[in-house]
Amino acid sequence: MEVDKYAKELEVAVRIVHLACALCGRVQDRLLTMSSDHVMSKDDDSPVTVADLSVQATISWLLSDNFGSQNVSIVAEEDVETISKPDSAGLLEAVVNTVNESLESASKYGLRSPETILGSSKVLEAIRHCNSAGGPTGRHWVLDPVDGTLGFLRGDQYAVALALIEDGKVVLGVLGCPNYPVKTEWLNYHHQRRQTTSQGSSTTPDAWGKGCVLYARRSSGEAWLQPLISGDKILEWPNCARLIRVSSIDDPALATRCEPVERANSDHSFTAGLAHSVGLRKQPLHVHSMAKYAAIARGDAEIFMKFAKSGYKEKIWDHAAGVVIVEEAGGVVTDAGGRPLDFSKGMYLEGLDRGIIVCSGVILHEKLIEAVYASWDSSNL
Ligand SMILES: Nc1ncnc2c1ncn2[C@@H]1O[C@H](COP(=O)(O)O)[C@@H](OP(=O)(O)O)[C@H]1O
Ligand SMILES: [Mg+2]
Repeated sequence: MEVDKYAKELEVAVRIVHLACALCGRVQDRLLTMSSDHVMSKDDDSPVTVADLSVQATISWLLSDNFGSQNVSIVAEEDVETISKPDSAGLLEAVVNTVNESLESASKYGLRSPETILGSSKVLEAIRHCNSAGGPTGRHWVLDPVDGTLGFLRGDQYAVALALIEDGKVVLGVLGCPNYPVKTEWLNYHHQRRQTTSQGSSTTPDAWGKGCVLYARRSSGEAWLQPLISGDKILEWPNCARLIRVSSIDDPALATRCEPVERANSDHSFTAGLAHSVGLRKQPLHVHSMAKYAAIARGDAEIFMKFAKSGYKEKIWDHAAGVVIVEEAGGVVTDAGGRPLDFSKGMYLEGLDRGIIVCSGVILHEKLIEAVYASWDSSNL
């Protein structure tokens, strides 16, 4: 790959994700400190917040501003219908205010603000612009504005995930993890952290202390981490970044695995069986969102497995950014049949074989794939 290929796209995407992390942090603080009615249920009953819609609108506006609206195709999680219903006027107003408040601070991130405040029709247009179906050809941005919305609502882990796909391949990924904690074990679902940490330390986002943005460009062999910027600091590109690398642990007895908090999202008893059969001994970390990919890329854990119920179709925005970052940090990501994930088929990971296995290295990965083959027929999946 040419050295400079995607350099501008990567820089803009990193700046945008920093801004989006700050937006989410402000909304999460408000949600946790005030009772707010600005959480709605989508048609599938999953929650959507001011942050999900505001991040999608803001990122859509900023990508169009940087690359030209007609050149920007975005495949993203939120649907404009959610906010166009008669009973969502309050949510729309909150989103419009949040988008404008964030875009006002764009220069801090080296980005441009709009010349005038965006009205509700412009905000709706920006959300609607993210309705691309993706596919095997051309460039498509892939966005999960708030991945792990349940974690977000609980004051726990969540992620802002932005990736670029070109001709079906993920060419760059940026993952913002605003609550990535100081101590790896704090990644565990925070109700447990509250019980295990002494002094009854605060569980507000400020107490996590180590929010970060991770990013990587395909075939560079490098993945990078930047701490979130705080106070009046201005985002410097790229000189506040440090290289990250996956863990070198390949002994299962020393390896740590992550899995979703929500049992409905992955079969915990099946993954516990796999873990036992390959000799994993440590307690798993239950982590909301793509912060699990971040944990593997940073070397804080070695394994992430996700086995959803049969019939559930994984979406590309839940994996694209995480996959390229883990791979460039030296890790391995495949489905349970050992094949790479296919991002060329539109919004779903079509053809995914059973589940997803993310490892820091090939030794652990091979053992897990063998274990899947040995135990699949007796699983309930
Ligand atoms: N029944 C299900 N099985 C598997 N994954 C599911 C699911 N329902 C929702 N998800 C996905 O799991 C993501 C959360 O991942 P995790 O459980 O690892 O935190 C959700 O992302 P959103 O929170 O962005 O909707 C959603 O896309
Ligand atoms: Mg998601």
